[in-house]
Amino acid sequence: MLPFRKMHGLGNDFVVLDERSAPLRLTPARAAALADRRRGVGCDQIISLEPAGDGADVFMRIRNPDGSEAGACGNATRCVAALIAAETGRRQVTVRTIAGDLSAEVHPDGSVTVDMGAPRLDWRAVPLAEATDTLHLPLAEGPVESPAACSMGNPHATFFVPDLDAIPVAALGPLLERHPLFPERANIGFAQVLAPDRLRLVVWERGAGMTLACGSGACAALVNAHRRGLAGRRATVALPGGELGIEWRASDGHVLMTGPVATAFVGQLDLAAYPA
Ligand SMILES: N[C@H](CCC[C@H](N)C(=O)O)C(=O)O
Repeated sequence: MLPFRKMHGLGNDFVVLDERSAPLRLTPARAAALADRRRGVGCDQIISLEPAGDGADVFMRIRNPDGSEAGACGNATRCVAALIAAETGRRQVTVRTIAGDLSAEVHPDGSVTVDMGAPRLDWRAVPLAEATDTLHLPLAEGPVESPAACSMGNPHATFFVPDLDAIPVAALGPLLERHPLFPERANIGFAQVLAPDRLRLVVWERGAGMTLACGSGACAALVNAHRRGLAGRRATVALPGGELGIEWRASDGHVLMTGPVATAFVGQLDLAAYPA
């Protein structure tokens, strides 16, 4: 039997597998089966801990329920940092991902701040399919139009809307996620600016659908709002699952994300029961 941890950040939930001593070689099909909320453990992302090598405490691999791999997962990074801090007794943790190394600090109250690095603002880095002003994409679907885009290690488009409750996210999300302008698909955020330091946000996640929270999406929303002159450099982002504190630091251009983590339960699973 294989042990796992069921963790979440504001209800964005993860099955965390420890592969540091033995690789599981998960196929996309097996990852999808593990994430299935009826036949498997169920989660928004499968998070694998792998040996990092020099310069980092752990390598974190991020897989969506559709089997696709992602370069960033803010909520999971907080969870993994808390897990490593509990193991090592250190409050500073470095988490390596395919998009780079992230520094995290675990606070005495259990919340975690992750330095998510600098946003990538060039169309090639998002990536987009053609040369485009990432501040206003030539994109419209139903009641939404002209999003801003950036990458936090994964692609994000943020639509700014006057009334979030009037937006049919479940209908628009899948269409926009797969729009030809996004060659690697995209996470689609719908943001309502309540004040220069307060945003409401709902994210249709690439490869996962609507989630209760999206850490990298909250970072992208603040960055895009500031670029548009709609918000300051620091804001509270209110997601359906709760609130994150986001700052786009002027000194080095890095984005800091602060929020809670939780372990819902630990369990055992029989990997042989899941399709290879
Ligand atoms: N679906 C995302 C990965 C998870 C991001 C989200 N859960 C977060 O907290 O940042 C993607 O394919 O880029």
